[in-house]
Amino acid sequence: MTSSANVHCTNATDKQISYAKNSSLRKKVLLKTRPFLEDIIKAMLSKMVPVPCIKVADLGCATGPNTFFPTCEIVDIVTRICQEAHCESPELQVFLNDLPQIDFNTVFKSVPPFNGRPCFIAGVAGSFYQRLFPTNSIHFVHSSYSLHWLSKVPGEVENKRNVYIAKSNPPNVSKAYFEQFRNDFSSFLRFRSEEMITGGRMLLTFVGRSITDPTSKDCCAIWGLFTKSLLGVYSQGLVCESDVDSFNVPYYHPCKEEVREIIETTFKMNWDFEDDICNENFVFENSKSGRNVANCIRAITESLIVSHFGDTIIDNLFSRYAQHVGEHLSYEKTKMVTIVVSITMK
Ligand SMILES: C[S@@+](CC[C@H](N)C(=O)[O-])C[C@H]1O[C@@H](n2cnc3c(N)ncnc32)[C@H](O)[C@@H]1O
Repeated sequence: MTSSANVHCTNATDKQISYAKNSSLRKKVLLKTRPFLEDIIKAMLSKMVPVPCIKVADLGCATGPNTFFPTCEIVDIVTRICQEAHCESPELQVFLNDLPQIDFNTVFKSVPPFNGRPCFIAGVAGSFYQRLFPTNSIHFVHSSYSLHWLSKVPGEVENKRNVYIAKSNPPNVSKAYFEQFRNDFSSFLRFRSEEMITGGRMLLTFVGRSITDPTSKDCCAIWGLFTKSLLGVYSQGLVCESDVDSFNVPYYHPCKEEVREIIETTFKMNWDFEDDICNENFVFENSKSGRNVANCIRAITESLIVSHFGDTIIDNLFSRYAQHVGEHLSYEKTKMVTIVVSITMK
């Protein structure tokens, strides 16, 4: 199998099911986190020595209608706070980061005018699980709906007939997924701590789970139905057994206790972790949204699936998946939990 770190990125705008057209849920999440964004920027500016330029990083920006949404919000918030304080707005330099496979040309072609305010955009291609910026250079880090993607599938997971954690797996599968998340998230935090200035802030939003049990239906159902769809394609003889057994998604839904523990262990000494992890629930409940959910998952996983199975099964797999999700939603609501974390560099 190709390394998932190299193949996982959202579908480009020219794809039949593009991320650009299937990112409305992410927009809702961004709108819900706006008050956090405002409070954090206000707190950061109030404690910071005035600087001519504030440097911002948006990690996992993707290509689509949401790419510039956080940047526009940040520009508006900084401008308004400065107007209210009767001081001059600093210039903003915003680094948009994602994996090198995304279409950065489309991103650069769609830079908005920011109402004439001074905001300079740069693209930074690379994994956020590595160093991306010079030491002590960034004031504010934002990342939305990206950190639940692992750098790779955890090694040695014995979940042959499942693509993710499931009740039927041996317990070491969920442990291996958590360990991979712990490694990845600690690396992310460590590298950002090197790159950020003292007093800098981070706002991180990602998919999580509300229940401590990692095999709970709330977080595993979406991949359980995907597994069912893949096994349907397998029963038609369209994919081979060893490919099905070796396919796993590099994804993890942490609970807030796990996130808190990793942050506290990583930053025992030099970070101040604000106690404001919160949960926002989005509930899928309309059976007609089976197609919408399938399209959302397709827009973010197609490259991963094609690299493992080839592209001939994609339509078949996702029409099965839409049907399974639709049936599931007609008798059961599925909650999606979002974890919001705010961290200050001491
Ligand atoms: C679901 S999209 C979220 C996009 C956008 N931030 C939003 O809120 O709508 C997740 C993005 O994270 C990117 N991503 C995943 N793993 C990454 C990594 N290790 N480094 C940088 N970007 C990554 C993917 O390529 C994808 O564009």
